[in-house]
Amino acid sequence: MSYDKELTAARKAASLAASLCQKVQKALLQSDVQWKSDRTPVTVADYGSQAIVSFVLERELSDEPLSLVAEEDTGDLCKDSGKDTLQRITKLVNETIANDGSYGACTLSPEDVLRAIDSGRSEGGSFGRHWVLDPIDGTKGFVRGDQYAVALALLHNGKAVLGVLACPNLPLASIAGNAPSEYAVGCLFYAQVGSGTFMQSLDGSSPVKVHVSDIGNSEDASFFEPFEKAHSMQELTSAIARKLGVKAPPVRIDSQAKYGALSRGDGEMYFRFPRKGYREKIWDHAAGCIVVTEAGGVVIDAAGRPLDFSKGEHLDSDTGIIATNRKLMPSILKAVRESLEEKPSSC
Ligand SMILES: Nc1ncnc2c1ncn2[C@@H]1O[C@H](COP(=O)(O)OS(=O)(=O)O)[C@@H](OP(=O)(O)O)[C@H]1O
Ligand SMILES: [Mg+2]
Ligand SMILES: [Mg+2]
Ligand SMILES: [Mg+2]
Repeated sequence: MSYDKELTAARKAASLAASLCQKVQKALLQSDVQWKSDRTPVTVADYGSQAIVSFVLERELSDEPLSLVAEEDTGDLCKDSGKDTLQRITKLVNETIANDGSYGACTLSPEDVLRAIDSGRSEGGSFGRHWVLDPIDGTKGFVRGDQYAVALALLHNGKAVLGVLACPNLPLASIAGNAPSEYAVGCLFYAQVGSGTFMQSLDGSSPVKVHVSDIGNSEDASFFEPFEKAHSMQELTSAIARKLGVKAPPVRIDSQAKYGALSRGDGEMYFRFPRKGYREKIWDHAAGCIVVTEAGGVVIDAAGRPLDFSKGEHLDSDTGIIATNRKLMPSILKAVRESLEEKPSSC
């Protein structure tokens, strides 16, 4: 089955959402950053990006009702204290639609924007088609001025069949070795099941097919991990790296930009080990997972199982997530198992 039409719509949606985010990141005011009840940040760009993606998918794929599982909801925007924020989001969304120019004189009201954001309340599951969206993955990185991604995937009967990652701050050239890049930034990665992974610049260069690194000796390999210490146990990942004989220091960047960088061979491994009790969300991995697997890589949990996106908004994964190439996977799994056995149980 081909998902060409859906992929075209998803690329447009993620690109427009990225242009909205870029505008906000340039002029980010502290008043545009709010804190959710789980003490994580959310900005006008997270909401605006979700509204734009939902709007574009509805318009481009109008023959099928939209089922969208997405991170944000309108709870805080519907309170009296959210009215100014909603006005700013509505302005941003309308400016993005007007700049794109393909939807005529279409203007959304604040109520339309609320409806667009809340169309992301589907629960997903193992039947039918569900879009999965992280409107800004890596909001902490976005607020710092660092890496972030707009991450959009389509699930069909519980499997990711396409994925798009817009990474506005990721250099177009390799970031291997943490080298500061003088090259232009702004990458769009996209993959459809069975068709490989491609990367182009966000401003529309011709796509190139990308492939994961084929390094098979872990001593020559490098690894990505979350920038935020709170998101992954860095003591554990350095123990795993030591067992593998890895010489290079970890490359710590925010968001699913890590999956994008891995898919084009900037590094060989991505280790993510959240602390006990944290439950991973499907929107943090679905797009990145298909981008890496279609580029020839593997994404599994610490028990060696493929990620299961069919159980609703949470991933039912064991302990941690590992992405790498096929040659390195067996030795990594062995090092992970040994390191987990040696880890103090308080972690
Ligand atoms: N405690 C904890 N443990 C693990 N993961 C967490 C935790 N808290 C949040 N999150 C999720 O991490 C998402 C950000 O992605 P990364 O962790 O790869 O980026 S970062 O380098 O740490 O910024 C981030 O996604 P966004 O909320 O979309 O930014 C969260 O879903
Ligand atoms: Mg996220
Ligand atoms: Mg997010
Ligand atoms: Mg968030």
